[in-house]
Amino acid sequence: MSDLIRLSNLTVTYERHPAVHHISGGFAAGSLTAIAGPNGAGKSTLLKAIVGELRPAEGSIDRGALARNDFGYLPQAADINRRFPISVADTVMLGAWKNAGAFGQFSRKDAERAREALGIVGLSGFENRHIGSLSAGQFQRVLFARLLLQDARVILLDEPFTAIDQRTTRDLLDLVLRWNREGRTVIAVLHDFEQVRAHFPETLLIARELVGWGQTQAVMSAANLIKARAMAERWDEAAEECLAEGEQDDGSLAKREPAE
Ligand SMILES: Nc1ncnc2c1ncn2[C@@H]1O[C@H](COP(=O)(O)OP(=O)(O)OP(=O)(O)O)[C@@H](O)[C@H]1O
Repeated sequence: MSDLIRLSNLTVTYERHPAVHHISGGFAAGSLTAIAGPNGAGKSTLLKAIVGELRPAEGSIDRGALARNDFGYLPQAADINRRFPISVADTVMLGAWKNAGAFGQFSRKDAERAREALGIVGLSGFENRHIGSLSAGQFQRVLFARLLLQDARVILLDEPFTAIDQRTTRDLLDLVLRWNREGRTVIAVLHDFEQVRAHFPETLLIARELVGWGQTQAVMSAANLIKARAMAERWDEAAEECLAEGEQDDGSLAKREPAE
């Protein structure tokens, strides 16, 4: 399998403070990868950079021939405003925006596909409900229905199973595995290591810097997990700035010894 997306020395910063530092490697076409790491390790930042929401401060992301609408991105639930007055059906239809006409109108076929997608995620009959009236699990099902409609080649999920019930988790995990069987490249930020080991063949383990990237069994070793935790604990939030190439460096992060 060749790489569909390649990261080269990728650094992403917030006001020059690096959140993700010097990451290199590739996501193979059709791969199923978990992004794991301690809290604040830069997992969401990495996902946002891959989808193009954040620009690299240093290094690059090669997306080959992929276009923006080849990516289906599900942000963390906390980042999504559910008070917006919109129905379940309209929320799902937003997944078909690339098919919408010049004035944003959707075809009858898209409406039919939205109904089908809601059926697949177990929410037939919920079309006219306001999204604010749904449980967390039901809302996550709606967002997965929207991804179904989007029909993207690359699917990026940020903590898709956080704060939802077991039944919903099982159903939505089945969908993720199905997407991957269909040949889609799936990248998911996950905190449940058992789930990662059971279902995700590849893992990218990060603690601001790369700890490991490759087969899950090897990457999620006890030694790597201890190393990731130690690296995250050592990270000095306030002191470091990521200097652009050519700027004077007074002993930057890139020169730190990796934690053992
Ligand atoms: N918009 C922002 N502005 C400034 N700093 C940010 C912003 N978003 C994230 N950060 C910081 O970047 C670092 C990495 O955050 P990120 O959310 O990517 O980590 P994470 O691994 O996804 O964390 P978690 O597991 O807690 O969701 C953290 O120190 C965080 O505080």
